[in-house]
Amino acid sequence: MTLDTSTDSVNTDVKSGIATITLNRPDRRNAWDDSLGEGLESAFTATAFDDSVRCIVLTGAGSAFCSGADLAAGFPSLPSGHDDLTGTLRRRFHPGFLAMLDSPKPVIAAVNGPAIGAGACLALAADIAIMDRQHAYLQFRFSAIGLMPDVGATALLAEAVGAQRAIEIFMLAEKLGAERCAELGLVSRITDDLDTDVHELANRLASGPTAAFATTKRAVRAWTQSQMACQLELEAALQQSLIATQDWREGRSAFLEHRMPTFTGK
Ligand SMILES: CCCCCCCCCCCCC[C@H](O)CC(=O)SCCNC(=O)CCNC(=O)[C@H](O)C(C)(C)COP(=O)(O)OP(=O)(O)OC[C@H]1O[C@@H](n2cnc3c(N)ncnc32)[C@H](O)[C@@H]1OP(=O)(O)O
Repeated sequence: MTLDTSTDSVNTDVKSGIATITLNRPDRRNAWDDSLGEGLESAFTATAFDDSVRCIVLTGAGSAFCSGADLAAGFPSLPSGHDDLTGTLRRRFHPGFLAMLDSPKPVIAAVNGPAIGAGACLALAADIAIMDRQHAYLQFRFSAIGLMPDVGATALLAEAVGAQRAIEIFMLAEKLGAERCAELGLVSRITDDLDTDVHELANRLASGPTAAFATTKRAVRAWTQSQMACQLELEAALQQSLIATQDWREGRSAFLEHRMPTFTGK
């Protein structure tokens, strides 16, 4: 059954108690624009309150999981004429991310391909992440375009690997393959048969004590992420401060012109 929250960019299909939420912009490698953000929020909100849903699987259509911010998408300008990154983060990214993080149902991220920037944040926001060994990687690629991490990455990655290693990962912005992600504890499992393993785990969780899972998640996240809303605001304010830098303009131009950026530190 397809939930009526499905949109062109995010499709939700419910079968045997398992809701599969699919990021569905494969021609843009599931890049996160307004439509995908709205679809994410709608899908996780609807499944949170649907008693027929006892487990959620998030995955990507096509070859990627999620390629992060849609770098070709425009965004509003402030009265000063600067790009409004704070407003973009608050409206385009935070609602869908928080709806996923706050879901009372068990959430599995089936990382089928590259999960980059905000896309990597979705993988970290899941309760259990399973990665395709050959095709999937996480890349916290913010610095490669002259930006800092956002969409909760500064909290989630630091919690997962510790502050020092998180800062290294952010600064180097390297691709973290499945084996490396497993070594770092960023994902629960890696597999050569993603569909089979995800289906087996989802069935197991969908047969579990759903209310107990919900209270377990609520208690753990109360301990680890009670400050998430404040952290998102801090990230957004600091991200906005980068707008005035030459490196942001260079990072943006370089991506759009398909070339390597030359950063000056200004
Ligand atoms: C620097 C520009 C900024 C401009 C505005 C930014 C938006 C607002 C910012 C708010 C604050 C930031 C919030 C967010 O947290 C920040 C991030 O997420 S940073 C990470 C950004 N993402 C990337 O840098 C990834 C870019 N993509 C890739 O590396 C590769 O495409 C891939 C995902 C590894 C897949 O590679 P391939 O399979 O080889 O596919 P192609 O590269 O050929 O791509 C196919 C097709 O899809 C288009 N596309 C892919 N990713 C994006 C994307 N993120 N945004 C827009 N379009 C994307 C690509 O251009 C191709 O299109 P075509 O050329 O065929 O028309």
